[in-house]
Amino acid sequence: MIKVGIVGGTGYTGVELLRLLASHPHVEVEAITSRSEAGLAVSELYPNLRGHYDELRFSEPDPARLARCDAVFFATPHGVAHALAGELLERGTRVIDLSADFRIRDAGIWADWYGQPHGAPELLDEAIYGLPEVHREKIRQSRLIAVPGCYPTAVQLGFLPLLEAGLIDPDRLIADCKSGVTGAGRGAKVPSLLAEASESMKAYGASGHRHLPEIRQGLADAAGGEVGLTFVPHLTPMIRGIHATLYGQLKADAGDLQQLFEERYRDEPFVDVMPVGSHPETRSVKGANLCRIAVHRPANGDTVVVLAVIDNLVKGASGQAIHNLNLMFGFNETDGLAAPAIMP
Ligand SMILES: NC(=O)C1=CN([C@@H]2O[C@H](COP(=O)(O)OP(=O)(O)OC[C@H]3O[C@@H](n4cnc5c(N)ncnc54)[C@H](OP(=O)(O)O)[C@@H]3O)[C@@H](O)[C@H]2O)C=CC1
Ligand SMILES: CC(=O)N[C@@H](CCC(=O)OP(=O)(O)O)C(=O)O
Repeated sequence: MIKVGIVGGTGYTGVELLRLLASHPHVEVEAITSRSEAGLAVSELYPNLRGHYDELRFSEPDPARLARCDAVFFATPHGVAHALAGELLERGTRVIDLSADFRIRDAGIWADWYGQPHGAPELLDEAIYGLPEVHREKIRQSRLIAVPGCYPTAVQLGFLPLLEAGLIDPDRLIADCKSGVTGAGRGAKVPSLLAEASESMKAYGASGHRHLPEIRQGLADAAGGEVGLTFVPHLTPMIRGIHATLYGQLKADAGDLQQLFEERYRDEPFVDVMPVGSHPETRSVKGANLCRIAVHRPANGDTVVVLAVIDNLVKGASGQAIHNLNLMFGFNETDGLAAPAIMP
């Protein structure tokens, strides 16, 4: 058994880590932090966890206690892992950060988009972007993982096969994405109120969202050069889920796109390429660490449309974080992550 800590245990990704780790055969949760709920039993705040973590209580973030863990997850707003990751790494604890702190390789670009100076630029060289479908071998050797964002996970998995094969124009990519409300976190905010978010839908960040540089960085790696991407996120009246509708302009002679996607993801346990003509639903991945993808070529024209769905809290955050942990510690990749989605 290894011991893990979770910083930011009261948030949605924190409780999702606990739910998934409850069925992990090799992990024991040693510490879970919350400044606002310190002292409270975890199962009192989250009754779904009663019977699983009855001895576990939230505690103040204490670096000495966290350093007794083999690995620590950061399920915190950006900036928190910058402050603590270096000390934990020095003391031999591996760090898996669910926030955006180490996702962008250029500290200046990070500072521009996040509106504050980068707090730990000296760690950027060793941080590995935790998208296992691209960086599996580097993740196995890493001490510091930047878990991809939710939109970036869906958009990159959808575009990767086409860009890697050089089949679409990298200058004209469009990602039209919809998210459930848990994507905004558990903190009280007016746009997340039932009366504001239900029975309505709206775009936001159309002229520039902080996930744009992260997605561009990953797609540029796949394409072997800069890409031009239009990314528009939308808030939709559902609790969990991301639906990405992706458009690319095919170059001549694109070949069999279904076969391309099936071959690219043949050995991936957490990507499901659906049969020709499918339209994946967000509810088909709810609670599961899975990206379901369908590829279409409307009217056999020169536009390819890729549909990719994930649960923002699982493949888009906590499930992907545990997949990274499994790779770093040599466990089976599916440990703790084998449960199917909840339907309806
Ligand atoms: N929600 C989602 O779908 C996704 C979220 N993420 C990322 O994961 C991270 C967590 O997201 P989410 O769970 O939604 O966030 P929440 O807002 O729901 O929870 C944040 C947690 O962090 C703790 N926290 C806040 N400030 C600090 C601090 N300064 N020091 C220590 N702990 C702090 C809070 O507890 P307390 O204040 O009591 O200490 C709380 O437990 C974010 O960076 C987010 O961008 C990534 C992918 C998807
Ligand atoms: C609906 C909503 O507000 N979504 C969030 C993104 C989800 C998230 O938490 O961002 P990371 O994946 O970078 O951590 C947003 O648009 O900022």
